[in-house]
Amino acid sequence: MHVLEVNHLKKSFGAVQAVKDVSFQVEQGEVFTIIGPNGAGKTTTLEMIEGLVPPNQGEIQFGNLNWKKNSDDIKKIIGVQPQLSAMFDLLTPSEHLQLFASFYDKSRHEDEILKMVNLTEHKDKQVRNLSGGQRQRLAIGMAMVGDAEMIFLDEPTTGLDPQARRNLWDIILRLKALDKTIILTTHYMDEAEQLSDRVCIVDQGEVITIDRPDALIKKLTVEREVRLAFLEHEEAAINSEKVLNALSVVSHVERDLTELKIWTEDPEYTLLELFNFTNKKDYQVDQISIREMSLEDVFIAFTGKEWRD
Ligand SMILES: Nc1ncnc2c1ncn2[C@@H]1O[C@H](COP(=O)(O)OP(=O)(O)OP(=O)(O)O)[C@@H](O)[C@H]1O
Repeated sequence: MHVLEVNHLKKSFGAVQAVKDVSFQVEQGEVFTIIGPNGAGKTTTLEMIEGLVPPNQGEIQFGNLNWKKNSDDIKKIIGVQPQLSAMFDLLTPSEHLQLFASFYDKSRHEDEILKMVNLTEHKDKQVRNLSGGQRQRLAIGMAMVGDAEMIFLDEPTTGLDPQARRNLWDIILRLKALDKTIILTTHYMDEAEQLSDRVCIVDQGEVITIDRPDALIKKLTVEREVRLAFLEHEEAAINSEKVLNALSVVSHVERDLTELKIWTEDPEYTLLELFNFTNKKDYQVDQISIREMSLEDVFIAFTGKEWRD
């Protein structure tokens, strides 16, 4: 069932067309990630859906509810991670959660949220004394106070160190385990790949493609690049190249002295055949790697542009 459907959203700020045409549907319980480079229109899209910025055109439906007729009902089912600037430096995480809880008829218990976002031991520190990662965790906690079914997180890990990012990923996965629907924006490809059920790649205000990360990568190519190097001098590589070229699954092979790059539809079969041969000949393979395709490759394939964070 679609819990959110947006159709042909458009938004301009003066001459800047921040969002030109964005449509997608989100299913109950999924992590749906909007990913794109800086200025792609992610935040503007999210803010239109959250009811903070009015679209110039397009429709936003939360099931049967829409902002024009049902704004009070929508506010009860969505949780929005506040901007860090909306926090009070002199208040503690506990006080922030209590303040936010007072806005709702029904709220989750403060202790439960603190535990979920790993802030129990910091609950009485003033926000100005928290690290960047701890503040982001508090922001996610604040989005959870009303026990919303759908949680919006706008670039929750931007600017955090790798460990703090991973902590946030764990929290997002815990929310998913509670069957919450999570709509996330990021410009980190690895994050989108790790967390998302589906990703929506946007660039210059338009949707480029939407699918599961693995499906997008698979669509890109059926071939994988395998690299290996031999310990011996060139003979091992030259003879192996001949064997590899005779395999139907191998489309081509490049050799640079003792190193081979192999493009194959079936890396496992290719390596089995190769190792049969190298064993017989007693050639020593030194290094081997199979290059993983990533969402970054998907972005480059769809836009023809390099990905930059
Ligand atoms: N209030 C505003 N007034 C004028 N221009 C704006 C406003 N908000 C956004 N823009 C412009 O709209 C475009 C899209 O911005 P948006 O913040 O939605 O992108 P984004 O994908 O979230 O980028 P980032 O990853 O840098 O946050 C940008 O060119 C931005 O400068």
